[in-house]
Parts: sequence; structure tokens; C-alpha cells
Amino acid sequence: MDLKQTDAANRDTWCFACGTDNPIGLKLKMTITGQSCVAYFTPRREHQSYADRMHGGLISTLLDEVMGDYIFKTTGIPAYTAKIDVRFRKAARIGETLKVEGRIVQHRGRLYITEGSVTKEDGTVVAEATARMMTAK
Ligand SMILES: CCCCCCCCCCCCCCCC(=O)SCCNC(=O)CCNC(=O)[C@H](O)C(C)(C)COP(=O)(O)OP(=O)(O)OC[C@H]1O[C@@H](n2cnc3c(N)ncnc32)[C@H](O)[C@@H]1OP(=O)(O)O
Repeated sequence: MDLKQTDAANRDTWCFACGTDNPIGLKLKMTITGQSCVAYFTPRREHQSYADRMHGGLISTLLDEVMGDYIFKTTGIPAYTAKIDVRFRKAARIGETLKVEGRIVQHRGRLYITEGSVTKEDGTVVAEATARMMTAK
């Protein structure tokens, strides 16, 4: 499909992480659970970096998305990632389901400080992140 012809109102549905219209997107489904946003993702072969290991950039994408979505779902205002810091602790293997979680830690004016984590079903921490996200002026 020619992106220029896409209706502006539908553009958010092309989000690489959560967009339902993006044919190569991750199609994350996120839910607000208490004080956090939660999603589950099972990496496939096409999400690999080295053999049998999920790509770190895509792990960062998962974290970015749940942190941003928590802000959007709880305030109704989109926030843009100004800075993200990810610590990769253990490899995420292809076919292993991951729990991705994000929440707000602090909020001052347009700036939100968030944190997130990716864990395996047995509780092993794959990655942790902090981010600074800002709403538009
Ligand atoms: C209707 C919609 C439906 C939506 C429906 C579904 C949504 C479902 C959820 C999706 C969730 C998506 C989650 C992924 C989100 C992305 O991936 S967003 C894409 C990637 N990020 C971007 O594109 C952001 C690009 N950068 C920018 O747009 C701008 O730099 C920003 C972040 C908006 C800030 O720009 P600005 O407003 O001009 O502010 P600026 O003058 O740079 O800074 C002002 C002050 O803010 C503070 N500040 C700025 N940056 C920082 C920072 N990194 N750290 C600390 N302080 C900072 C400082 O105090 C700064 O003052 P100085 O220290 O410079 O004096």
C-alpha cells in the first residue's frame, strides 16, 4: 500500500510495535494492569540477531512501546521517547514467551520518567529500561 494514500486518521495503526495494519509489525497487544502496562511477545526466527537470540533493538522496541503506551492509556496524551537506556541481562531465545512491562516513575510537566522490564515465564529478567518521554508543546 502507498503510505501517502493512507488516511491520516489511520496512521497510528501503522505503528511498528502495536499497529494492527503494519504487515511487518510486532502487533503487540497491551493491557493496563494496576500500575503498569503489560504485553506478551514470543520472538520468531525473523526477530533473531545471533543464532537463537532475539535482536536487542527489538527488545528495546518492546520496552519503549509499553512505557509509552502506559502514558498514552492513562493520560490520553501521546508522549515521545526523548531518551531510553536499556540493560540487557540475559538472552531472549526464539520461541520463548516474554512478559514486557512498563510504568511511570515520575512526572514533571511534559516530562515523564518511566521504567520497564522484560522477563521470561520463570521470572528470569532479560532486560530492564529507563526512559524519558515528553508530550508535545
Ligand atoms: C492521537 C494519538 C493516538 C495514539 C494511539 C496509540 C498510541 C499507543 C502508544 C504508543 C507508544 C509509543 C511508544 C514509542 C514512542 C516513540 O517511539 S516516539 C518516536 C521516537 N522519538 C521521537 O521521535 C522524539 C523526537 N524528539 C522530539 O520530538 C523532541 O526532542 C522532544 C522529545 C519532543 C522534546 O523537544 P522539545 O519539546 O522541543 O523540547 P526541548 O526544547 O528539546 O527540551 C525542553 C526541555 O525538556 C527537557 N528535556 C528534553 N529532552 C530531555 C531528555 N531526553 N531528558 C531530560 N530532559 C529532557 C529539558 O529540560 C529541556 O530543556 P534543556 O535542558 O534543553 O534546556
